[in-house]
Amino acid sequence: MMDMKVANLGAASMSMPAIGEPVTRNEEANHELSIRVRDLNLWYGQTQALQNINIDVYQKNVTALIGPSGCGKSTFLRCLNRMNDLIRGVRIEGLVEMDGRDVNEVRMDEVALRRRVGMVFQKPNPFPKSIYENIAYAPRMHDLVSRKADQDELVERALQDAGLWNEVKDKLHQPGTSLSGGQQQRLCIARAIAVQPDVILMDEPTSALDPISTATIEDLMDKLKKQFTIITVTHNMQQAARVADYTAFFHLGELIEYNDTKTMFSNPHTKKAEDYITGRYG
Ligand SMILES: Nc1ncnc2c1ncn2[C@@H]1O[C@H](COP(=O)(O)OP(=O)(O)OP(=O)(O)O)[C@@H](O)[C@H]1O
Repeated sequence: MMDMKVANLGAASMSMPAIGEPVTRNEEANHELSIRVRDLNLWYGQTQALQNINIDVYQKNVTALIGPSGCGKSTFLRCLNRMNDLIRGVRIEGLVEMDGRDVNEVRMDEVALRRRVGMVFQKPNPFPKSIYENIAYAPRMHDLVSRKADQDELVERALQDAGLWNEVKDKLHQPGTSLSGGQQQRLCIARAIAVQPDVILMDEPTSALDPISTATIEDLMDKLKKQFTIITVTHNMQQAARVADYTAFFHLGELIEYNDTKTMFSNPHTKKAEDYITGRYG
């Protein structure tokens, strides 16, 4: 487990973090607990994809998940909103607790869970509906709004918060798919935040975008973390270093190191994380 690995590397001057905690704290970050994961194991059929994951994710921060292809980042992300339940042959053991409640509890309503935990994917995936409806649909389904005026207000607020309002305010009834890739991704972010989730999961949200759209989304993540807890998967080390308060390094299904981002990139405590970050493999 992570703390043992750290101990093996002889981080003698540090006090040992408790299970699930980062090795080094980011003193600027918020430390109210959002998600507590304990001894999480996941199998696809006979193949184990996650092994004994322990992590505390803090509210209103950006936490980046990094690691070589196939190490389990997306699988882990999907455990947080139970999207793995949709995959046949998946078996999950362990605890994923959000605000003190086990998300895998039988009585936990998946629809309600996915309202609290929004998701943004690698490829922008707006609904085949208007820009307006892309935002208004879910809040209506969840009975968050009914009056037209309230819906209008909510649509405007979500688009403002996603930094898209000025670009689309005169064409709200055009299809979401008529926007550029970067705009579509911000539309998907607006759609995710319109239901006021606690957590937003992002799975390589900028990997299909050009550098300018990428920078726009990164700025947006920095703004949105004031309101939401963001967990993002990225292959882009510079992006993790720029946007994340905390970074978790996965390798072959294990969480090898969880650390304050600055420490992770300047003084990683495990050889594997160091090799990956410095491009020696992965
Ligand atoms: N639906 C699935 N069925 C069977 N095995 C899967 C499934 N999804 C992922 N896996 C396997 O689980 C392991 C972890 O995959 P996952 O997609 O979580 O890794 P990742 O770190 O997100 O990779 P990448 O960076 O390439 O997206 C891999 O060995 C992968 O082949």
